[in-house]
Amino acid sequence: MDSVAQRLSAVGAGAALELRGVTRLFGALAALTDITITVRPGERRAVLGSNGAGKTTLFNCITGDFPPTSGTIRFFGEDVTHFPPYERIRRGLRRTYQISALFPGLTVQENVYLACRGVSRGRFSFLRPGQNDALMHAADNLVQAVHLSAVKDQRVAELAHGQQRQLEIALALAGAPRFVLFDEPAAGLSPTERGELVEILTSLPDHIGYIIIEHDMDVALRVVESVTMMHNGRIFKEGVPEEIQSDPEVQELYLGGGHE
Ligand SMILES: Nc1ncnc2c1ncn2[C@@H]1O[C@H](COP(=O)(O)OP(=O)(O)OP(=O)(O)O)[C@@H](O)[C@H]1O
Repeated sequence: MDSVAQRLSAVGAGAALELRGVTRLFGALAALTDITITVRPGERRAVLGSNGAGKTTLFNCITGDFPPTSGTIRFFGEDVTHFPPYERIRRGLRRTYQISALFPGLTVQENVYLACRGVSRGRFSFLRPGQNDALMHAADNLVQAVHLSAVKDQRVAELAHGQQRQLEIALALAGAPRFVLFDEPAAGLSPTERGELVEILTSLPDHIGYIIIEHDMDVALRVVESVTMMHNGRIFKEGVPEEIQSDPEVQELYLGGGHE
């Protein structure tokens, strides 16, 4: 058994995420048509496709920001199609956004601490004795996981762009997620920062699965074991990274002007 198969079999059977016949209309425009995808617990998958392919809409359907017009979405076996976003967050689903949602005047550590506190049960009440220590400890671990320990007391506004994106990953990991949707985490990163991102994503705990939308195919294919290619709101191709990379139709779509 290879290392990916070993990791997935250790995480558990069943499906983390199951989309069946998901369609999303915006007026007359079909942003998604009949999308059926199954992602196993712990699986890491890239969703690739040209501008307007439907990638962000797919994320919005999964998170509940824009529910599907038809079709069903199950999260760890539970039908969450009509659940509001916070109910999905409670069940362990997280996402990052292309636009930053950080507090620039606070430090790295404070941002992560607030995210941990926000998803903990005590957020509407005074902290129970000992809970604050646990949250501080969780925040420390997350800061370390995204390689920001050296700048943990710096204000976010003073960080480099790449460090801010790393911090966004830490915020998405607050509160024990089971599955994360990463929306173009490599956007605007330098080659060195991209390398750091690859290391962070590939070092996440085994049980955390994710879908990554990424225009940088090189980054995307290094951090996943499966790929879904989308085109015009439909699934165009699925496979392992090596298959996708060497597929002539994919190459034509990417290199022949179908991609930015
Ligand atoms: N809120 C909306 N209202 C109307 N049309 C929308 C809305 N959101 C997306 N669309 C349309 O749905 C289609 C798919 O858009 P989507 O943003 O999901 O694509 P994408 O693959 O994420 O593209 P990009 O790579 O440019 O982010 C596009 O034609 C877009 O204009």
